This record gives sequence, C-alpha cells and structure tokens, in this order.
Amino acid sequence: MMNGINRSEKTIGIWISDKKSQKLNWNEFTNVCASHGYNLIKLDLERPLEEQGQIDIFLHKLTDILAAADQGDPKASSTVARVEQYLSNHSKVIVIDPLDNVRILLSRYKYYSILQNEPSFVKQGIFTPNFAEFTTNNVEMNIEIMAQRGVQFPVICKPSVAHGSKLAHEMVVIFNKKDLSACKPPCVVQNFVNHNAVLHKVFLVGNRYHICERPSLKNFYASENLTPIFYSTGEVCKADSQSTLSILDPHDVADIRMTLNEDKIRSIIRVLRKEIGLVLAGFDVVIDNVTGDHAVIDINVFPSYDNFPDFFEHFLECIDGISDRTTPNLCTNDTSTFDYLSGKRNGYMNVSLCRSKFGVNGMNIN
Ligand SMILES: O=P(O)(O)O[C@@H]1[C@@H](OP(=O)(O)O)[C@H](OP(=O)(O)O)[C@H](O)[C@H](OP(=O)(O)O)[C@H]1OP(=O)(O)O
Ligand SMILES: Nc1ncnc2c1ncn2[C@@H]1O[C@H](COP(=O)(O)OP(=O)(O)O)[C@@H](O)[C@H]1O
Ligand SMILES: [Mg+2]
Ligand SMILES: [Mg+2]
Repeated sequence: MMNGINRSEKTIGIWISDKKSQKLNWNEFTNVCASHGYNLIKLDLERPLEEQGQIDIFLHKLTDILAAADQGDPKASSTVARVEQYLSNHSKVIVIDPLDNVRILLSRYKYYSILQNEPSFVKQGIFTPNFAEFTTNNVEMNIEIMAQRGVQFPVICKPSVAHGSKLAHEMVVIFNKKDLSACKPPCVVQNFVNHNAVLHKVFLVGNRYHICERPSLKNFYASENLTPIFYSTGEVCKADSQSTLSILDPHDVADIRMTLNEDKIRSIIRVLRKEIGLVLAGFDVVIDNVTGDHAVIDINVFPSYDNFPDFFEHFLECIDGISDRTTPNLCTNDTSTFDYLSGKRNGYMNVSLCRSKFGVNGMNIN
C-alpha cells in the first residue's frame, strides 16, 4: 500500500487507533482507493504531517486523542494542536470528519441534549430517554437532578465521555437510589427502556445506511432489592455476544415482535446530518416494548461498519461525491456544520437516503 508504484494522483491520509487498525482490511481498502484514483497512506502523528506527502483527504478517528486532550493530557493536546495547525495551513484538505463536528459526539450529555431538543421527534414516536449528568458524588444532589429531569429507576449509568478508552463502555444498571453511589462521575444516568433485548445498530456512510440487529439487555424494573448490574457493552452487544443479561425472564418472553420502523430511522438520520453532519457515523436504537416508540440511545463516530456491504466502495463513492461537488474552501475543518452531499453549510437539503444493498429489507429508498 505505501510502497507500491503510485499511479494515483490523489492521496487519502488515514489515522486510526491500533485497535481499529487491526480490524481494518487494509488490502481491500487500498485496492478500492486505487480503483477510485487514490493512494492510501497511514499517517504517523508523531512526525510532522508536512513531511508525509500531499494529503487530499484526511480520514481519521481521533476520538481517543481528542478525549484525552479534553481531559488535559499534554501529549494528546499537542497532537491535536499540530493536526489542527496543519489543516488550517492546508485549507484544501477534505477532513472526514471535521474535528469540531466529531467533538460533539465525545460527550453523551451534548448529543443527548441535541436529540432531546429535536422538535420533530415527539410526533413521530422517536425519543431519547430522559437523562441527567452527574458531575459530583453528592447523592442527594444527584437525586434532585434526576427528579428535575424526569429520570426514574431503573437507570443506566454511562460515562459522560462516549468514545476513546474502554472506560467509555463501562455501564451499570441501577434499580434504586440507595445504589446511586455506584455511579462514577462525570457520568450520565438515563431512563432504562425495556426493549426485549434487541438492539438495532444503524451505520451511516454519507447518505447510505445499513441496519443490523444485535443482542442487548433484557427487560428490567425498579426494585429496592436488586443490586447494580455492571457490564461493558462489548460483553453484551457484539454480534457474537452471548450474555445471560440478554436472556429474557420467563414472564417477559416477547409474544409480539417489535418491528423497526424505517421511516423513523430515516428521520433520525436526517436530524443527525443536520445537527452533527458527519460522513462516518452510527447510532443505536431500541424499541420501547410497550409503546413501540424508537429510542436513540447512542451515537458513534466512525464505528465498526460491521457487516456493512461494500463499505469501502460506498465510502469512496461518497469521497468522489464530495470532491466533485465541493469547492476546496467549503470542506475545510471549519467549525460550522457542513452537509457534504448538499454542498451547503449549516444547511440541509433533502437528499435521498439509500440503504446499503443488503439492508433490512434490501430496498433502495429515495
Ligand atoms: O470495537 P468495534 O470494532 O466493534 O467497534 C466499536 C463500536 O462497536 P460496534 O461493533 O460498531 O457496535 C462501538 O460502538 P458502540 O459505542 O459500542 O455502540 C464504538 O463505535 C467503538 O468506538 P469507541 O471505542 O467508542 O471509540 C468502536 O471501536 P473502534 O472503532 O474504536 O475500534
Ligand atoms: N436507555 C437504555 N435503555 C435500555 N438499554 C440501554 C440504554 N442505553 C444503553 N442500553 C444498552 O447498553 C448498551 C450500551 O449503551 P450505549 O449507550 O450504546 O453505549 P456504548 O457507547 O458503549 O455502545 C446498548 O447497546 C444497550 O444494549
Ligand atoms: Mg452503543
Ligand atoms: Mg457508543
């Protein structure tokens, strides 16, 4: 990839974590890039980017480093500063995705607030469960905050920082206020939505999306007797997870299967593109097993694209679309939200949303 004869006239410079890099099919990605006229190079953030050749597309998942910089890590802060300086000096570079847009998704409280303030959701049966942020260990204060924000037991307690370290995925289900000391601020507590242990993951590449089902948590109810349940997302919600936490209790066996409503998913996608504006993102939805309403419980930067058919091809098609439609200065890492496909800044054009080839029902939807 990095030392072949380079006949491509453009370059995609990529930086992702070692963990993510180990899962990426570099040969396939390199070949698809080449077929679209791009050379793919792995960037080394320890060296000046200026010394690593011309970069036309800066593709990254810097969430770990951004999160560490936000928490005061000096090495991470200097890395972020160097990257931002480079991008500022090279305004023609297309950033996938702009750092300030990515930063929105570092904070669960921030993106839950965006979702909760979306006026179009309520009438469509879409919601984000009531949540509150704890910044101290003061249980009395936290109980008051929960009451003010309509947060009721059982709750899920999640780290406020949504990405980066493994800690970001350490969760706890809490059933009563005497166990609120199990929370480790800064964290958010969120109403638990009973959803019969079925999670729907939506992966987005530009205006394409793919939906897959994953195991999730069984139904829980408030109780003075149940103790907190600690788990990490990876134990319960990967395609091959087989956690006892996913086994429905006998009284909860789902007689009616709740079906995902595709129109709701598309509405959520439109709002995410308008408010957050990322090319590479994903989100998680669970369906309330009483109302059928769809709860958006998580939004992710550059997720795994697990089982996303022809991900690299669709990604390069998206890159081609951006390069063709966007004059260089519209695609810098400017802080405003930029909709790549409409070519509009802070705007949002009704673009067709197409599911990937093998979506839930396999249809292209315009
Ligand atoms: O671990 P992977 O490869 O399954 O992907 C993780 C995602 O799992 P998924 O399989 O998409 O449900 C995972 O999705 P969830 O947050 O678990 O819904 C995250 O996107 C995670 O990134 P980070 O650790 O939060 O920075 C993703 O990790 P990286 O993209 O950092 O590898
Ligand atoms: N409000 C909720 N109600 C019910 N289950 C939830 C809720 N929030 C999260 N979960 C469960 O916990 C898992 C992890 O939560 P999530 O917010 O997606 O964190 P992560 O970023 O680690 O994926 C979800 O996949 C789902 O199974
Ligand atoms: Mg998730
Ligand atoms: Mg997540």
